[in-house]
Amino acid sequence: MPDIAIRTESINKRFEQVTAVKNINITVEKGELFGLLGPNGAGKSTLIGMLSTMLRPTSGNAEVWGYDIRSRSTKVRMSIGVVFQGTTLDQKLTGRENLDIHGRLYGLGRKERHERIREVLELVELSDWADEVVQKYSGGMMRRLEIARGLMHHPNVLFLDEPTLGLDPQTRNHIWEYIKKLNQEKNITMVLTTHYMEEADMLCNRIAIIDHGEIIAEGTPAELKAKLGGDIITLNFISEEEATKMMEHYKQSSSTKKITTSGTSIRITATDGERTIPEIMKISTELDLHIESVSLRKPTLDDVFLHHTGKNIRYSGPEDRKRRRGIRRMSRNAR
Ligand SMILES: Nc1ncnc2c1ncn2[C@@H]1O[C@H](COP(=O)(O)OP(=O)(O)OP(=O)(O)O)[C@@H](O)[C@H]1O
Repeated sequence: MPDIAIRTESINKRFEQVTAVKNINITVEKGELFGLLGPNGAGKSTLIGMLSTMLRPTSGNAEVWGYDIRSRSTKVRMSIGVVFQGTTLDQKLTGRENLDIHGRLYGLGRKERHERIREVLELVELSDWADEVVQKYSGGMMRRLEIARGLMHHPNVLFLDEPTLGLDPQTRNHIWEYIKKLNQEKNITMVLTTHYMEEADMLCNRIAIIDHGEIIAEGTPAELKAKLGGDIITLNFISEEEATKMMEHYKQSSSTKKITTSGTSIRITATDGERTIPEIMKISTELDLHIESVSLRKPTLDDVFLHHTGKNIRYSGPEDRKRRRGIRRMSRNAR
């Protein structure tokens, strides 16, 4: 058994005009729940496509479960499970039949398939729905069935591409529970892509933030947030003039240099937010400035993204468009 689940070496993917993945080096330890967090079009699916051997790298290479993705692709495929962004279930078949086909494709014998279908359905709590056609399932149930299918052949590594895309918050929480359970209780190494920062924060032991095909930060969510240097205070003034005045004054009087303005608001990063607010109030009274509102919060991964890129993680278009693009694009470009 390898010590490392995944190791990439300057892996690169170019599509005609676009370099989707630029010389990425990442290492995923065995048993980790590793997240690739980034906005739409950042290169997450392309990276997963290469690691799951559906796309050939333009340059560079990677090993998955100790196997070279270029020369040992069959071994890689036997070691991994993939849950794609868009659904690839056969809607007209039952849950059990969908799982059975997958088991056959992976060469599982009849008895083994039967046993494994029972196990994976139990794991995602769909045993009672096994013999219903998939078109009767809710979105969350389909996702759970897809996760079960990805696990049919006992993979060591499971790739989940945007596992909760388009699901409502309650269903999303449910899926998070299954993902955590599989990682912790079954010790399956997982790599998930997401553009939901709460998802990366809640689930992942470690994350790599990706933008324009490059890793811009990597670490545990706590480490990444701690690097920002403290709490985030946002002040709103009645005018831009007052906000600028406060910023200039505060910069001179305080050792905190992490202060930015945007229109009538100011953002201050301070190691001890609770103590900084009275300090700010005192300055505003002395300068006769009018603060409309103050908020204090702990940094989020969005702040980390903002810090490194100067922009927020946002959707580039309707989520439905992403879903439709899903697997079709992957298979079109395979090899
Ligand atoms: N088959 C393709 N042909 C041309 N360009 C592509 C192709 N696949 C992806 N791209 C481009 O590569 C870049 C990375 O896309 P990718 O799908 O990997 O990003 P992503 O982070 O997974 O975002 P999303 O979740 O929206 O798919 C984008 O600019 C995208 O338009």
